[in-house]
Amino acid sequence: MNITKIESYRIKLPLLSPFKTSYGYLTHKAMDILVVTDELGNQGFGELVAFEQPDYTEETLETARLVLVHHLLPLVINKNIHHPNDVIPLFSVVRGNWMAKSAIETTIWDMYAKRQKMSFAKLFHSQSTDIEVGVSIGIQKSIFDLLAVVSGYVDAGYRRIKLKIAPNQDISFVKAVREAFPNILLMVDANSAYTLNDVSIFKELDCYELSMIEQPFGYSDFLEHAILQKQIKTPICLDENIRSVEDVILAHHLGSLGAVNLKISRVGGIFQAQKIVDYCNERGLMLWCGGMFESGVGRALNIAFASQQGFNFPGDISASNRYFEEDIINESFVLDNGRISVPNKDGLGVSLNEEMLSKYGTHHILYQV
Ligand SMILES: O=C(O)CCC(=O)c1ccccc1C(=O)O
Ligand SMILES: [Mg+2]
Repeated sequence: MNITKIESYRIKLPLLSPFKTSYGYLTHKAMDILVVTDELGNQGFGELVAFEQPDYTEETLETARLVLVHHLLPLVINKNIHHPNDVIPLFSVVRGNWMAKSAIETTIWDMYAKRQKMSFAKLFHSQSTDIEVGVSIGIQKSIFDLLAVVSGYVDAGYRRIKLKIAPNQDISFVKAVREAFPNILLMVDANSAYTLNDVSIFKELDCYELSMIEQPFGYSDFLEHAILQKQIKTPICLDENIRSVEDVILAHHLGSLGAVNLKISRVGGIFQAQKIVDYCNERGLMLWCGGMFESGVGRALNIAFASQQGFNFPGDISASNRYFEEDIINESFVLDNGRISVPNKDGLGVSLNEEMLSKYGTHHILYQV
């Protein structure tokens, strides 16, 4: 495959409703959409999913864009890439910067799949034509508001509810939701808002039949999570601190890997994410696909990737209408009985909507032969 053109669209989409976490408040989601063209005219699409603020992990959209243009693109331009798995080894001289690497690698995967005339579902040996999905709910102003929001999503059919929590907005919220919905799959995500001084809070949360507690402690901590796991029965799910299969192995050996929230972008692309899927699958570990408020491009990838063997819990992959009024693809992902269909056209199986791209973004040519 020879790359003949690389373009990006810098997009910013308003969220249908603002999203509050333990660390911030999001009203819009910005992302860059990459388009890579090969010598035959095949076009791959991919998404740079980093947030504008470095408050989830270290990367921001701007830092990732700089690394991508100055350090990563020169490593793939004029290289004869036979398979997308060749891309990540080319990046070995660049440390970290996982989301920047993932953006290019996944775009080249789409271009490759289209050359091969294969869907991602087929490339990933998908197990089913649709997947069970969940929804992640931001911190609400009151218990009354939270119950109304949860009720809406339960009625819509979502198979698992995740509540964001923060100190003082935790036990009473969980208790109210559990009492109102005794049988739903329920979990919480703290986004690193607690420390070991808060063990008593987790011992209380341990009484509400939660499927898991996501990332209670530091975004790069392993030890404290292991210490907490010894004291509670609810599995701890790791998100922020998992950047590679080595991190998964470390957490597993320390005893803090109750479950993994896998985001392809956070671990540097499909090549690395697949290693994590294989590790978890071989050991029967709990694994599910996380989300980054992706546009339809990143969402299509998550849906196809999560349809393979090894994913065994509904992820943060919601329908298009949970996030944005308008998206930048022509297709839309709809919830049907708690499930979303896996695209079956070549590659990601989605097409860009030119009108939406120009309404919500700007076009940039990054490279052309
Ligand atoms: O629905 C989604 O796309 C993900 C929702 C979510 O929980 C999240 C959203 C933004 C940043 C971090 C997280 C997270 O998983 O911690
Ligand atoms: Mg999380």
